[in-house]
Amino acid sequence: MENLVKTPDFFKTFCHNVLNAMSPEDFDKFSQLPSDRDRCEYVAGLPAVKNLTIVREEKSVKSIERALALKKEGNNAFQNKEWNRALDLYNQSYIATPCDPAMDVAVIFANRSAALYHMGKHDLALKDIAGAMEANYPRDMQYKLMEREARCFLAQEKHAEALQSFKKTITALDDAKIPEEKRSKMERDAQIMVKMLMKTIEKCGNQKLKQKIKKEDTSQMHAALEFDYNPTEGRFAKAAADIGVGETIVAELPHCSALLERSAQTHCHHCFKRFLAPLSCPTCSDALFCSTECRTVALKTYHRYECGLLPTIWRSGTSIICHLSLRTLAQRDVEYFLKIRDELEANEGEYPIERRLKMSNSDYRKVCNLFKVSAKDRSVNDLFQHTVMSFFLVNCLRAGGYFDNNSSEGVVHEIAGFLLRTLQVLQFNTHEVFELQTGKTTQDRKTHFIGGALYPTVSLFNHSCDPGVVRYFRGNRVYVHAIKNIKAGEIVAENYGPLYTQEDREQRRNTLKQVYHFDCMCVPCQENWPLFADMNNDILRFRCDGKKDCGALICVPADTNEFMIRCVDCGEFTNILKGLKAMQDIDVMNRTAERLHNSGSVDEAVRKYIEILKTMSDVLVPPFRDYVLCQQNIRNCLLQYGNRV
Ligand SMILES: C[S@@+](CC[C@H](N)C(=O)[O-])C[C@H]1O[C@@H](n2cnc3c(N)ncnc32)[C@H](O)[C@@H]1O
Repeated sequence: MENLVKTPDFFKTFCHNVLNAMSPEDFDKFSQLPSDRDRCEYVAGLPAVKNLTIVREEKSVKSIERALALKKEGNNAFQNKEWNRALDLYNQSYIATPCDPAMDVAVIFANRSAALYHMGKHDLALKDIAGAMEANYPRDMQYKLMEREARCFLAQEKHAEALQSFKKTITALDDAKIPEEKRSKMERDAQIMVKMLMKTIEKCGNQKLKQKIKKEDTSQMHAALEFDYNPTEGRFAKAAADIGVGETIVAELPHCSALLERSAQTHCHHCFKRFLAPLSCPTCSDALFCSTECRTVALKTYHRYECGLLPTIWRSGTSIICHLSLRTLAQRDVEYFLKIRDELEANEGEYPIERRLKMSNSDYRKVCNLFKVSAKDRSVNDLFQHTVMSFFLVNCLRAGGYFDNNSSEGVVHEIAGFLLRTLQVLQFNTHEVFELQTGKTTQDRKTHFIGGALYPTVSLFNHSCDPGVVRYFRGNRVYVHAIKNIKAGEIVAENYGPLYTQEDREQRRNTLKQVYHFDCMCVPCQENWPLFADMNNDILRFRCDGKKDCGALICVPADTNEFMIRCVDCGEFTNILKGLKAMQDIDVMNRTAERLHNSGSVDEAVRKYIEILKTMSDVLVPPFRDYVLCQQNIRNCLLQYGNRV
C-alpha cells in the first residue's frame, strides 16, 4: 500500500478500501463503542488499515547545484539592475540551499540584502544582513555588509545605529582582501560619515526608536460583548451595551491555523503574512517564514513533527480541517494531552464561560468543547470516516517522531482519540482565512483563500442571514467589526455563508441544515425578508414611537404627503418627517462616500458610511435598498483594512 500514499488524493481510495472491508457486524460493533479513543483503537486493529505506510519524504530536499545555478542567474539580474527578478531568483536559490554548509546560505542572504537595499526595503535588507552574519559570512567580505547595514540605518534615520555600523565597517576593512587604494578610500569615506553622524547625534540627540515589545493579548474583546445561552441556539454573542457601527468587536489569534499548499510559497507558514524575502525551514522547502520569530516558534513546536510530511498531507486530498486537526496536536507534546485527559473526562470539557474566556488561546481546553454534533446524532458512516482520518493523522504524527520509543500503543490510541474529537469540533468551527486582493476599482477586489484557522472566541458567534459584523484578516489574526448599530441586549451575529439579500429563505435554511445541522432562527428567516433584487425604496418602515411605547411596525409609501401616521396597534401618532427627510439627505451623503471610497480614502469613506447608517437606522427600520447598499459598502471598506499591514 506504500505506493497508494504516493498517488494524488489517496485518502479517498484508502478510506474506500477500509470501508469495503467492513461487514455489517463490524459496523454494528463500531457503532456501539462509547468513546473517541475506543473508536480509534478499533479502527487501528482492522486488517485493512495495516498497510498504510507513511514516511517522512526526502523529495523536497534541497540541492546545492540548483541553488548555485539560481544564484548565478540572480547575480546576472542584479548586474542588470533588475532588482525584482534578482530578488525572486535569490529567494528560489535560498530555498533550495542546504543549511549545511552554512556558508552558501550566508552568501545568498548577503546578495539578497543588496537587492532589497536597492528596492528600498531597508528593514528586510537589515534582517538578511543579520542572517548572513549569523551564518558566518566570510570575514574578508564583511566590510561590504557593514557598509550596507550603515546605509540602511541612514535611510531609516537611525543615526546611532548607522554610526555603529560605519565604525564596524572601518574595523572590518582590516580583513578585506582588496587593493590598498580601494581600502583606504573606503576607510576615509566611512570616517567622514562617522564624524558627520557624531555631529548630527550631538545636535538632535539619539533618535533611536524605543523598541516597544508588544505583548499582544491573544484575544481582545469589545467591553460591551458578552455571551449568553439558550437551549435551542446554544451559546451566542450579544451586546451588553450599545455597540456602534464600525467598532472592533473581537481581534484574536487562532488556536491553530494551517496554510493551503497553494499559498505555501507566498505566505508565512506560521502567521500567514505575505512575504517578500522568506526564511526557510533548514531541512525542507515546504515551510517558508516571514521572520526568525515565526520560524523559531514553528521549528520548536509543530514543524519538527510535520517536516517532510507536508507533501503527504497536501497530496492526500483531505480538507484543510484534516491538517488543522494534526496541527492542533502537533503544536503541543504528548505529555500535555495526557495531562489534561483526566480533567476533560471528568468535566466533559465544560468550563464556565468567564473561566474559558480567560484561558490562553493556545490552551486546548478552550477549544475542545466548541460546538459539535454528538456521536449519537451523527451517521455511523460519517463517524467511521472521521475515525479513519484520525488513524491516518496519528500515523503522520508517528512518522514525524511525535511519539518516543517508549510510548505504548495505548498512548497512540489516546492521541488518535484527541485527533478525532478535534476533527469533529473543526467541522463546525473552522474559519477560512482570506486575503483581499486589490485592483484598480472596487469591482476588481477579490477574496483569495489562503488557509484555515480555529478561533476560540469568534467560534462562539451564532449565525444570522443579516449579520451584524464583518470579518477580515491580517495574516491569520482575525478582526471582527460591527456593520450595524447593535443595541444592548441584541445578538451579535456573524454569517456562515447564506445572506438573505442573495438567497431565498428555503435555500438558506437548507444549506444551514445540511452543513451546520440547525434550523436558522434569525430575524430575516422568521420574518422572511425580501431578496435584494426585489427590494426598492418605495415602502418605508418606521417603529411606532407613540407614548404607549408599543414599538409596532408602520409601513408608509415613500411618496406620502402625510407625516403624522396613526399606529393601528395602539392608536398613537408617530411623526415620520425626520425619516422622509433622512432619505433625501442619504442620497447626497452616499455619493460623497462612494467618491471617497473610489479615490482610496477608505477611512474617510468608512466614517461617512457610518454616519449614513446611523442616520438611517435612527429613523427607519431595515431592510430597504439604500440601507443594504450602504452596509455592503461599509463591509467592502472594512475588508480593505485587512490589507493595511
Ligand atoms: C459555530 S457554532 C456557534 C456557537 C454555538 N451556539 C455554541 O454553543 O457553541 C454553530 C452552531 O450554533 C448554533 N447556531 C448558530 N446560529 C444559529 C441560528 N441562527 N439559529 C439556531 N442555531 C444556531 C447551531 O447549533 C450551529 O451548528
